[in-house]
Amino acid sequence: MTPILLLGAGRMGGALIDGWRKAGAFALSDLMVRDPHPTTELQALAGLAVNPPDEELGRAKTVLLAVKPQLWREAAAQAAPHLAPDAVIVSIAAGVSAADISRAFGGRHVARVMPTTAVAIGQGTASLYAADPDARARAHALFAPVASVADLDDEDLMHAATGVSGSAPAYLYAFVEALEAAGVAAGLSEDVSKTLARSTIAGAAALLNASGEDPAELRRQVTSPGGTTQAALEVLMADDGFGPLLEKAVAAAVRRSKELG
Ligand SMILES: NC(=O)c1ccc[n+]([C@@H]2O[C@H](COP(=O)([O-])OP(=O)(O)OC[C@H]3O[C@@H](n4cnc5c(N)ncnc54)[C@H](O)[C@@H]3O)[C@@H](O)[C@H]2O)c1
Ligand code: PRO
Repeated sequence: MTPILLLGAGRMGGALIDGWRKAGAFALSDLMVRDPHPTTELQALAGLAVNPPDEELGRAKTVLLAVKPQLWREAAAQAAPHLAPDAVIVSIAAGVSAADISRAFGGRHVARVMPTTAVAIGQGTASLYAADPDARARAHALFAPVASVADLDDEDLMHAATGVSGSAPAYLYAFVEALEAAGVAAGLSEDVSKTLARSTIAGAAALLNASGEDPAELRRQVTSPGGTTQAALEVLMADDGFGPLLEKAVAAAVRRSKELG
C-alpha cells in the first residue's frame, strides 16, 4: 500500500493529505509528492517528501494521479519510467478512462475514483471503479479513511458520478451564494444574510445526515400547508424549477466529463 506517491497536490491532492493527516490514516513519511508548484504549506510539512529524485519513485506501491485531465499525459510520461512494475495507479482525473491511463503507465493496474473536496475534513464522498480487485482494494484503502465510498460496477457510470457527486459541492455553494444575495434583496444586511444562509444550510445538511430521514420527509416537516415555505417551493419546484434545472446541470457535467476523456 505505502509509500504513496501523489502526482499533483493541488486542491484535491492537498485536501486528501489534510484528510489523511486528520484521520491518522498514513504517516507523512509514507507519502511522496511530485508537483512542479508545491504549496508552501506542503513544503513546510516535516517528513513529507516533496519532489523527491526520480530514483525514489520506484519505492511507491500506490500512485495517486491528481493532475488536471488536460495535463495527465505529461505527468504520466514523467513518472512512469521510474515506477516499480507492480505499482498500482489510482486516478481521480475526471473523464479519463482506466484503459488510457493503464496504457500510459506501461499496463499497470488502474482504479478510478471521483472524490469530493470534503475529504479534507473526513466527510468526503468517493465513487470508485476498478476492473482489477487489487486495484479496487487499494483505492478503498486510500479513500475509506476520509470518505464514504460508493462502488460502481461499470466504468461508464463515473461520468454520472462526477455530475452528481464530484462537481456537486459547487452546486450547493452556488445555492448558498444565491440565497445570501436573495436575503439582501429581501432587506437583510449582507452580514446577517450570510450568517443566516450559511448556518441554515449547514444545519439542514447536518440534520439530513444525522436523522437518516428522506429529504422529502424533512422538506414536509418544514412546510406548513398554505404557509411561507409552500409559497417558496411553488416557485422552486415548478415545472421549470429545481428538478429540470438539476437534470440539465448534471447532463452538462456528464457531457463535459466525456469530452475530457
Ligand atoms: N477539485 C475538485 O473538487 C475535484 C474533485 C474530483 C476530482 N478532481 C480531479 O482532480 C484532479 C486535480 O484537480 P485539482 O482541482 O486538485 O487541480 P489543481 O490544479 O488544484 O491541482 C493539480 C496539481 O497538479 C500539478 N501538476 C501539474 N502538472 C503536473 C505534473 N506534470 N506532475 C505532477 N503534478 C503536476 C499542479 O501544479 C497542481 O498543483 C483533476 O483531474 C480533477 O478532475 C478534482
Ligand atoms: N472538479 C473537477 C471538474 O470540475 C471534477 C469534479 C470536480 O472538472
